[in-house]
Amino acid sequence: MVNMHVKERFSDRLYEGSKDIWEQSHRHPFLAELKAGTLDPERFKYYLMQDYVYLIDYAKMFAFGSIKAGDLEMMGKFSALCDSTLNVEMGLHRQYAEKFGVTREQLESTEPSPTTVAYTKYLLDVAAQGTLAEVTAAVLPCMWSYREIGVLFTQDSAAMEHPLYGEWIRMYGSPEFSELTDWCIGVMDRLAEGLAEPELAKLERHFLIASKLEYMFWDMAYRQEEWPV
Ligand SMILES: Cc1ncc(CO)c(N)n1
Repeated sequence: MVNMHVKERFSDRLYEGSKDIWEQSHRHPFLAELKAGTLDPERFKYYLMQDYVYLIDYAKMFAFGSIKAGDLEMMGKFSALCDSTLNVEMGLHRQYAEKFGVTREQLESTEPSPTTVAYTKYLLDVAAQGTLAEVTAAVLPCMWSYREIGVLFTQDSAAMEHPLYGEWIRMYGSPEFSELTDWCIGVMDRLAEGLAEPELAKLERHFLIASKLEYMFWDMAYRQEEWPV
């Protein structure tokens, strides 16, 4: 009986624990309409601008990963993730912004919404106080859930070829993005090896909270959330 659990990867446990939340994200009107190509571009523009400032802090999470890495290989990988966030992922946001007539200055000075603040400051708090395993657990839902969305949506050729949203879908559905995600999942499994249950439960909590914040981020964008006062 005891051995039954030995083979289970920690990442499987994380996935199982957050699957329902991820599925609710997939069904959320923001993503359902994005996939169908019917999403109001104004909602997407709002999302892009919030996501841009989100990604600045998200890139810092990888920089923290680099600082906390135990060896040079891991340090290099985290710094590559930081670089690809700043220069590949945010590069696409800059391209989209141009299409919407939003300048780089406007993009960078986007005022973070309440949900964006909650999400990014949660992440940075984990980075400031937590271990490398905690940093990895907190950023993993971001990459992994986007990979899942990207792969799912690229199976729909109309979605993938959509004039406005196709490029976004193709980036998150790309083999390059998938490879980075798999690397992160592998790191999570390695870092979780040998940890005691309370420590694993803490990692699972970060993963779950980040998954909920991912859902909230889609919802925030759909509502084009503003500060109430
Ligand atoms: C909110 C959010 N989570 C994850 C990703 C994927 O990197 C992103 N661009 N934005």
